[in-house]
Amino acid sequence: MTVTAAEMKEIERKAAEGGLSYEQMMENAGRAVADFVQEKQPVLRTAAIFVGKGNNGGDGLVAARYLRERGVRAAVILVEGEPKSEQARANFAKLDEKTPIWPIEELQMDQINWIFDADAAIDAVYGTGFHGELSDVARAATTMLCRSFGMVFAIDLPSGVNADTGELAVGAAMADHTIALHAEKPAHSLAKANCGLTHVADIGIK
Ligand SMILES: NC(=O)C1=CN([C@@H]2O[C@H](COP(=O)(O)OP(=O)(O)OC[C@H]3O[C@@H](n4cnc5c(N)ncnc54)[C@H](O)[C@@H]3O)[C@@H](O)[C@H]2O)[C@@H](O)CC1
Ligand SMILES: [K+]
Repeated sequence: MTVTAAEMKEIERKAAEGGLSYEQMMENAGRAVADFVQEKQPVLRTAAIFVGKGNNGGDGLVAARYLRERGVRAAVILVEGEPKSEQARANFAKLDEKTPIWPIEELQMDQINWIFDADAAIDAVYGTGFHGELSDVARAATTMLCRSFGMVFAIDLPSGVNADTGELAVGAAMADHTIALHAEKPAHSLAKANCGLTHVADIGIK
């Protein structure tokens, strides 16, 4: 089954009506990402998570929390400042106080090297909400993801890929693995080179 971004929104709305809260969907999504990253990268000591302002970023923050609870040294790189969506903000507040939180514009050389060397780099900048072109800071994030020595995972979609058309913004992220939430979107087959291997994760929607 392939669903467009609008269809996915409708599926989530119906699931919420049926009693599965948006909060729970994000929790399930982030946990599924943490599970998947640990499965694919068994030597997972460090993880760099690039987080945008919306719900895709929220999924990344949940994944960061799970990974840290499991002993992985996960750092959050804020690409567009602090999260703006309600669910993402709630999950930002749930990070343990020792989580490194690094605004991308303020990264120091030692932090940049730490990010490049991380066992996994996770793209949680944009998902189905993305359209158009990447800003300079977002491109800084996708460039770092592309240059990472570790395995690169994209949550739902690589940032800079249009979910419905597969159209690529200049500098769109390239992932080794993309974790499609609930169902594949058209871009998973239209932009295969950027998505790498796509895996569909269950986020609790029946
Ligand atoms: N509650 C929900 O709706 C759920 C959403 N989920 C996640 O949420 C994602 C969708 O979240 P959002 O709709 O918040 O959107 P995204 O998190 O994909 O993007 C964030 C925001 O960026 C803005 N944007 C779009 N193009 C841009 C550009 N070129 N430059 C700068 N900003 C741009 C949009 O206004 C968008 O709202 C999914 O891909 C999935 O990862 C999952 O957590 C499951 C539950
Ligand atoms: K993403």
